[in-house]
Amino acid sequence: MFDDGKRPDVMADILTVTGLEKSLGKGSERLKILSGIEFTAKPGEFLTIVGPSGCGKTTLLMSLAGLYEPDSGQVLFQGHHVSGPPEGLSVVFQDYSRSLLPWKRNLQNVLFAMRRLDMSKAEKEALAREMLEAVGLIGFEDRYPWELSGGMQQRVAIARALATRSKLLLLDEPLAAVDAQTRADMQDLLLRLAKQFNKTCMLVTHDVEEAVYMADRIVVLSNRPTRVVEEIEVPLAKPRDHLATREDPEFLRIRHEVIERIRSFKQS
Ligand SMILES: Nc1ncnc2c1ncn2[C@@H]1O[C@H](COP(=O)(O)OP(=O)(O)OP(=O)(O)O)[C@@H](O)[C@H]1O
Repeated sequence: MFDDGKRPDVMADILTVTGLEKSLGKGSERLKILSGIEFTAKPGEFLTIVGPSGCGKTTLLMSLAGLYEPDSGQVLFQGHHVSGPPEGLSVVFQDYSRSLLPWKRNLQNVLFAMRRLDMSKAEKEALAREMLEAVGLIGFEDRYPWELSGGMQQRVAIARALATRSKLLLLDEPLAAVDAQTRADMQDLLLRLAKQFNKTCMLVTHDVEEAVYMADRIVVLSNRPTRVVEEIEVPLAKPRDHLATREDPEFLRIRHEVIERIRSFKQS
């Protein structure tokens, strides 16, 4: 029993989205993008978001991050109404070359994102180095982002998101611009880091295989104006493995189901 007689809310949702509507553009160009989006995320869950091209995946992520104000509906993050970028939530974008500050060395890029944390300078630096180590970039702290490969730059961006101690990471196609082998390695890195640091993640991707490989649950969106049409649990064992997982009949079944669902929208 607890003092207030309530059960501990250990599995309370970290994110609750209800009736989210958003239009973009002006006058006759105005388009309805989000149409009554509803879903939740539990702490530590890895969600992937898929849908037809241009359906509104980025618009959804921007709305969750408090970068777009919804026309109606609401986003609750850790029980609080989101009305601007909340603390405890980080976004990793596809375009790492624009998200890192080119005039700052990698360590300084991470520290810059941590500037509002209530920690001493020495503590911040220790945490920044720990996160660069977690993404395999120890030895590159004093290099500039442009001295690194694309995959390495994206790892700096991930280290930065981790170092802010955010509970929720919104990942907007973060691996779309890296080569196939790097992409597979980074998928495993992201899964490992999410578990190690107990992060809740929402990853937008165009790649259905990636969506299945990474997810605990896949959120499938419809054509624009988009809504959630299906949520598919992915009960595949973790840690996942690029050979074994992708050959698992359950993986193939889910992949098939997602592709069919998205294809049905292209034809409608
Ligand atoms: N600022 C804006 N003003 C007007 N329309 C916009 C704006 N931003 C996006 N759109 C339109 O909204 C729709 C959804 O865009 P969004 O980028 O959210 O989709 P997406 O699913 O992420 O796209 P993609 O599959 O290409 O990554 C698109 O038709 C896009 O042209």
